[in-house]
This record gives sequence, C-alpha cells and structure tokens, in this order.
Amino acid sequence: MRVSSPATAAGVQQPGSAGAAVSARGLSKRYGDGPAAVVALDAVDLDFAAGRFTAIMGPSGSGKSTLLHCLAGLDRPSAGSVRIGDVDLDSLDDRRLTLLRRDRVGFVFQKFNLLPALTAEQNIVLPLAIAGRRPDPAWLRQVVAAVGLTDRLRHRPAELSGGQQQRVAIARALITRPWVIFADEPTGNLDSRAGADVLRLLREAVDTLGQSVIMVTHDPVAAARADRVVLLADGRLVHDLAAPTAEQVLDALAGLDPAGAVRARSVGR
Ligand SMILES: Nc1ncnc2c1ncn2[C@@H]1O[C@H](COP(=O)(O)OP(=O)(O)OP(=O)(O)O)[C@@H](O)[C@H]1O
Repeated sequence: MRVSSPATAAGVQQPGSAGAAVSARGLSKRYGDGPAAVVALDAVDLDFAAGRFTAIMGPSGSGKSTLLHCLAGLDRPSAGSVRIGDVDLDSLDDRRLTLLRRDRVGFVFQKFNLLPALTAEQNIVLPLAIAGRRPDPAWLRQVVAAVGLTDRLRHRPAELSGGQQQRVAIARALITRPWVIFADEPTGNLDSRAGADVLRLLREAVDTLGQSVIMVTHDPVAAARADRVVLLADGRLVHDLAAPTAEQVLDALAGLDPAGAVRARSVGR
C-alpha cells in the first residue's frame, strides 16, 4: 500500500490496551429453542492480536458468519462476551453499539454494500459524513491512492467493476482508522485477479498501517495470505494455524469434512 510512513504511525488507531484487538470468551450462539435449536457457536474462546491478519475458515454451517457477526457487534451472543479493544460489547446498549461500529470498526462485505446513488468518494467518506465529521484531506488522498481509485472518485458503483467496488469498500473501511476491519468473504464475488488485488490491499493494510483484519473466507488461497487461520467445526474452534500455506489449510479442512477431503484431492493436487 503506497502510504508514507509518517501517516503509517498516525494511520490506525489502536485500542486502549496493548494486545488483543478483539477477544471472545465463552462465546455461544443458539438459534431457536427446544429440540429444533441450533447451536451455531459453542463456548468459543479466541483472541485476535492487534495488527495481525486472521482468517476464519471451516465447513459450511460451522459458524463462521455467526462468529464474525458476534465479534463485530452485528449480532448479540446467547452467552459469553466479546471485547473490541477495551470495550465490552455487552456493556453497550444498541445505540452505543451502533456508534462503536460506526467509529471503531470497518466492514468489507462480499456484496460490497455500497450506496448506488453516491459516488465512489461519497461512499468512502460515508462513515465520517454520518458522524458529522469531515475527512482529513491528506488521509483521504492517501487511502484513495493506496487502493488505486484516484481517477474513479466521481464514478457511481454501477460504473465500476466488482474489483473497483470492493476497493471502494476497503477505502471506506480504512477512512475512520478503525480498531479492526471485519471482512466477510471479501473475494467471494470477484474473479481471481480482482480477488488477489483485494487480498493484497488487506495484507498491506496490516503490514503498512498496522491495521487489524479478521476475515471469513472459504478460499484456502485467500486464507493463506493471513498471519493466522482459525478453523471452526460445529461451532467450535478445532484448528489454530500460524501462517499456513494454502495446502496446509486444505489438509486441515480435509481432515474435518469427508466431502472436503474429496475436494482437496481433486483441487489441490
Ligand atoms: N438466523 C438463523 N436461524 C437459525 N439458524 C441459523 C441462523 N443463522 C445461522 N443458523 C445456523 O447456524 C449454523 C451456523 O451458521 P453460519 O451461517 O454461521 O455458518 P457458516 O460457517 O458461516 O456457513 P457458510 O459457510 O455456509 O456460510 C448453521 O447450522 C446455520 O443453519
């Protein structure tokens, strides 16, 4: 990411205490009641270090989205707690939780979630505009340059490629200098080249800006760009891999899921 080092130091706010950007303790989420209840998360304990890129993987239905939504304050757990920085989400009423998400958290979604009537620039500064704040012009310029959108700022989303739209979303996530960025299948709607660009930008946000990124993905190649890959199965943490290769991720997945093993053999080797 082409951002100069003085801005790097000022680039990202770190949460008050050193250490974890986000932590979960005894995190459980149950949908429904009685025999039909689904335990989507089952007493998960996890710490996500500040300034690191962590991928969350696991078979379909293993609880990845539920975990991301609970960590990001988009959904309330049935039991357990989540802290973002020094803030215990359970201590926040809905209004304060909304403010925390707006001011301290960046989001990148599979479907970009841009507002179609706004230009790229208006979408990028939207979290600040909603908060009644003006962008720091130098930071805006740097973020826009970093994601390669300087000549696309006046375009509306429909006039941009999928990869460009996702780069707008990444710039929007960075503009508030959040404590953490949550990315939910950020490459899921992109061709492999645009997907690789998005992963490079997320990687560089971590390496250059000290940003903390937590990403759900189905793609072992995407996960291999992370510093750490945590694997869920049936709502529990079953593997915690430090800087694995795509092949190691595939092997770990294949060990969980017989159908995955078939995919791993046919795709990976
Ligand atoms: N709103 C809901 N109501 C009832 N059950 C739900 C709800 N959301 C998720 N579930 C169930 O919780 C479990 C975990 O779902 P979740 O979407 O978190 O898994 P996932 O790993 O993200 O799956 P995928 O990879 O297919 O997106 C699944 O069994 C799912 O059917």
